Amino acid sequence: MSGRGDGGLAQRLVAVDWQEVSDGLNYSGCAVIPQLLMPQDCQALAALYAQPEVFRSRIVMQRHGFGNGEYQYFGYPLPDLVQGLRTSVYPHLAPMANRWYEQMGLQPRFPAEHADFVARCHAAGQQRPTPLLVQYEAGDYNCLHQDLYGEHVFPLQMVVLLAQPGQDFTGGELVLTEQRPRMQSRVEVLALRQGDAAVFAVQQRPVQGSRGSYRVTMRHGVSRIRSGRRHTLGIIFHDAT
Ligand SMILES: O=C(O)CCC(=O)C(=O)O
Ligand SMILES: [Fe+2]
Repeated sequence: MSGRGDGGLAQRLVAVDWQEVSDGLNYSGCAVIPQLLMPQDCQALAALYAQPEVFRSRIVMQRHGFGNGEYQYFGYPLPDLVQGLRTSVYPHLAPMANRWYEQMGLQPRFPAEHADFVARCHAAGQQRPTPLLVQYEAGDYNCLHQDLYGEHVFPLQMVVLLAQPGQDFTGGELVLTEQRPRMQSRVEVLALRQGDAAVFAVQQRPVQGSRGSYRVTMRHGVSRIRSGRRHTLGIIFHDAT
């Protein structure tokens, strides 16, 4: 993971079809980037979970009613690959975020580079890093939620599945719900493979209706892990208070 720098990642990012990601986000509020990380990167990242010095805090989900399982927030400086992913994916998502905000009539506009957006978060007191590693064991789950950590919100986030479904764990699907005004909710289940990244709306997204656009509210969670152990990397682009 570290020896190679992020050369491999840079190459894989060039191969991503960002138009397809944008189309998926506009159509359903989520998109999958297949095989963003190699299996060895996934394993190396999952192995970091056992190194507490890499993290700033550990959350046991059942203590907060968030579900069952645990996660740790990385501390600054982030591991190379996590920092690399956060800064190199952001510039592709910022134009999509800006289009959404324009359609929703919301004010903030997102700068082209992640460093400038993070500087905005830090100036507002959101200074703690939010990228995280999640670890679930059999029986664990993650309740539907939104990852909001203060006034500044980047409206898209990413999850990378580090474990191999069927091999390392069964069950444990990433689930997204979309709450539409005066309508019943819609769900999307993302069957990720190891190394796949899911990009999805943090909180709200615009939907084009016959009479202009309206906002829907999104939440995400993880269904119960039936067996084994599941690790994911979460990349949230805003920092926390
Ligand atoms: O484990 C997952 O698939 C989702 C974790 C999560 O909620 C997040 O990264 O924000
Ligand atoms: Fe989350």
